[in-house]
Amino acid sequence: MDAKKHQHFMKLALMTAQRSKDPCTQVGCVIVDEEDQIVSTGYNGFPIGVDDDTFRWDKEDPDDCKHLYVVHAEMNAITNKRRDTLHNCTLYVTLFPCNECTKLIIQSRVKRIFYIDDRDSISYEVSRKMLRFVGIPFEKCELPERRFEFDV
Ligand SMILES: O=c1ccn([C@H]2C[C@H](O)[C@@H](COP(=O)(O)O)O2)c(=O)[nH]1
Ligand SMILES: [Zn+2]
Repeated sequence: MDAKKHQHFMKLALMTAQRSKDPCTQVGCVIVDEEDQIVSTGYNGFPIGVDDDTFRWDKEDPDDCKHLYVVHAEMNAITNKRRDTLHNCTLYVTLFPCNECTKLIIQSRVKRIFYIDDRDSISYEVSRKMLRFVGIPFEKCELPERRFEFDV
């Protein structure tokens, strides 16, 4: 029963990811409270007013690439939250949180994390290390069907 619920919120995270303009990796995040109410959503995008014509999504030039400008999906979801605290909330994200997002997630008092994709770099290793240390469980969400098509 719970597996179905987690899949439902993860599908919403996948749908949210489709709003991202990142040509390489679209990430979506949905945060849900103890009563299964959605309290926030977010996707990776440039900050408000930082337009895509001036700031580019490519990553060829390390001194002027998207990574310097983009707000991560989790950061947007945490910033956009519709209540004072995320204490005891569950965070669904399509890509495992990087170390910067993980620090923010821990500070927000999120209770647990579900994700789909993962990466091997040091940033993600550090995330896992911090989450294990503070006791925030994280679990891969298995989706029986990864192909979803929505008009967003
Ligand atoms: O925790 C995370 C980590 C990454 N993202 C976003 C940031 C970027 O827009 C992409 C990653 O781009 P790559 O070209 O695949 O490195 O994912 C995020 O939202 N949350
Ligand atoms: Zn991040």
